[in-house]
Amino acid sequence: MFYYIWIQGKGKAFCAGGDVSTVFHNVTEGNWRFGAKYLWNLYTLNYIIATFCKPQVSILNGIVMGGGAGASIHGRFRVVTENVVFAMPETEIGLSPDVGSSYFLSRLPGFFGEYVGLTGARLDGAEMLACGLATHFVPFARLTLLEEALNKVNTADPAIISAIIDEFSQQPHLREGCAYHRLDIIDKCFSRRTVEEILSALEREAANKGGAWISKAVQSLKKASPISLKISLRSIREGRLQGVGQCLIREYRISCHMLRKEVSKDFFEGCRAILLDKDRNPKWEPSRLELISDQMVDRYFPKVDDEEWEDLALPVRSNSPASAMSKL
Ligand SMILES: CC(C)(COP(=O)(O)OP(=O)(O)OC[C@H]1O[C@@H](n2cnc3c(N)ncnc32)[C@H](O)[C@@H]1OP(=O)(O)O)[C@@H](O)C(=O)NCCC(=O)NCCSC(=O)/C=C/c1ccc(O)cc1
Repeated sequence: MFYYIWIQGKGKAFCAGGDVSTVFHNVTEGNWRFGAKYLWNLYTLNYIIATFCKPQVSILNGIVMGGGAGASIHGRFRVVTENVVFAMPETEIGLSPDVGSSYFLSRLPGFFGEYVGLTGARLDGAEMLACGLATHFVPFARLTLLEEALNKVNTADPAIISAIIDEFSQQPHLREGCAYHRLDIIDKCFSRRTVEEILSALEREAANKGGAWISKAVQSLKKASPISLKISLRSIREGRLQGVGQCLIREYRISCHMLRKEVSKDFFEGCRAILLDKDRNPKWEPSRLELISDQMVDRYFPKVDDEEWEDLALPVRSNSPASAMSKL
C-alpha cells in the first residue's frame, strides 16, 4: 500500500484540458446534460484531490492546461520540470477558468491570478515556482531517482516528502522579460474593477514602452470571448473570499449556464474555431465588452432553473487533517 499519491502524465501532454470536442458534439446534438454530468464528476474529483488526506505529488512535465491543472495543482506537492507549459486557456474558447482555479488563481501573489486566468498566458516552470503554482522544480532527468527515493520511504508525512523532493530540486532561472518580473505592472492593471479598465490600463503600459508580455496580454484579451472575460474576472474575484468547495460550486453553475447557451453560445464558437475547424477566428456574440451589461453577467451565477438539474453536491470531508486542506 502507498501512503502518498504520485500523479504523472504519459506523452507530451499531462492533460490539455477535458475532451472538449466530444462535449461539443454531444451538446450540439441537444444533449447539454452530457457535458454537465462530465463536469459534475470532474469537479467532484478536483474537490477530492484538494481535500485528500494522503499527500499527492503531481509531476508537471509537459502541456498542462485546464483539466490537467485541476488534476495536479490541488495536490500538496507540484513538481515542475523544464518541459512544463502551463495555462488556463478557457477564455480563448469561450469558457471560464474552472476545475477549482478560481480558488488557486485567486491565491497567487497580488493580481497575478487575474492575469493568468484572463489572458491564458503560458507559464514555464520557473514562473510557476515563483508565483506558487509549483512547490518544486526538479530537472526531468532526475524524476526517476526522485520516484525511487519516495517509494523507498513510502510515507504520508508531508515534511519527509518535502525534504526528499528538496534533495532533487533546483532553483531555476526566471526568464528575462517574463511577466512575473513586473508584478508591479500586473497589480496596477489587473486590480482594476472591470475588464474594460484592465484593458485600457494595459494599453497605456504598452504605449509606455512596456515589455513584449504586455502587448501579448493585450492581444490575448482582445482575442478572447468578451463575455467569458467578464464572467471569469467576477468568478476569480469571488473566489478570493471562498473555500475550494464553494469555488467549484460557483464554477459548476457557470459552466452549466454556458452549456445551455442561455446568454451566449461562445463556448461552442470557441471550440469550433480553436479545436475543430481551427480557423482561429471565432465570431463572438456579444462581440464587444461594451455590449455586455452587468445583468447579462449576473445570469451565469445563480443555480440553473431546470427541474432535472442538480447543483454540485460535494462529499463531506470532515476526517481530513488540517494539512490536507487549502494547499495554496
Ligand atoms: C497546446 C495544445 C494542447 C497542443 O498544441 P500542439 O502540440 O500544436 O498540438 P495540436 O494543437 O495540433 O493538438 C493535437 C490534437 O489534440 C487536439 N486537442 C488539443 N486540445 C484538446 C482538447 N482540450 N480537447 C480535445 N482535443 C484537443 C487538437 O484538436 C489536435 O487534434 P487533431 O488535429 O485531430 O490531432 C493545443 O492543442 C491547445 O492549445 N489546445 C487547447 C487547450 C485547451 O484550450 N484546452 C481546453 C481547456 S478548457 C477544458 O478543458 C474544458 C473542458 C470541458 C469539459 C466538459 C464540459 O462540459 C465543458 C468543458
